[in-house]
Amino acid sequence: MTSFVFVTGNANKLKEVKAILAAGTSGIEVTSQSVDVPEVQGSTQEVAIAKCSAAAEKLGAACVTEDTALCFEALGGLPGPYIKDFLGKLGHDGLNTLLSGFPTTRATALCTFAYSPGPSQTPILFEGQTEGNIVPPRGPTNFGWDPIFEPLEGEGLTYAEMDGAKKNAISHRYRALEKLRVYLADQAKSA
Ligand SMILES: O=P(O)(O)OP(=O)(O)OP(=O)(O)OC[C@H]1O[C@@H](n2cnc3c(O)ncnc32)[C@H](O)[C@@H]1O
Ligand SMILES: [Mg+2]
Repeated sequence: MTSFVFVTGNANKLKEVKAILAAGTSGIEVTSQSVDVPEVQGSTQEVAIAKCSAAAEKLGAACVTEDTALCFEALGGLPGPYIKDFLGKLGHDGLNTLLSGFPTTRATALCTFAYSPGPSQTPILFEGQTEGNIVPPRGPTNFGWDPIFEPLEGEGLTYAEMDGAKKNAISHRYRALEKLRVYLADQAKSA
């Protein structure tokens, strides 16, 4: 049995991680801890490495963290890893307004899992992304920017309008977590 400690303060993320792992036959157990760690500025990779390193130091143990970025093509990839602040300040409509006048509403949802084997170890990154467009909000508003992200492969639905299993089959989180799952399974085999 492989297990890992997922350090996050986001209940929606934890719910999706558990649902995605439960849908497969990974047999991976996830426990979660919310540890207050700073989020540095920088690339999505630098933010992920710094957060996971800080979490492993604070926990004194191996752990997994995850960072989600929403990258607008028209804005050169911004808000990117700063989406939380942009969403908080601008809301769904404000994020749409940011793109008015630009030639494209194309955006990439990028998920970066980081696995640290323990304190002062270098985290390993696992990235997954889903392409889509930013649209006026549609669907339930219980998870971040789901109502304004319409994936290209979503048959015209926003993430918020999809049922969980459909989102978890095509999402940035599923694609990144699948890479982490394969890595942990290989590690368990060779242990
Ligand atoms: O404790 P952590 O794991 O950092 O949780 P967080 O909520 O701070 O999450 P991030 O730092 O990754 O910031 C990403 C922002 O995007 C939101 N978000 C993350 N995944 C999402 C998803 O699949 N759909 C919609 N919004 C999402 C999330 O609520 C944050 O506002
Ligand atoms: Mg965060």
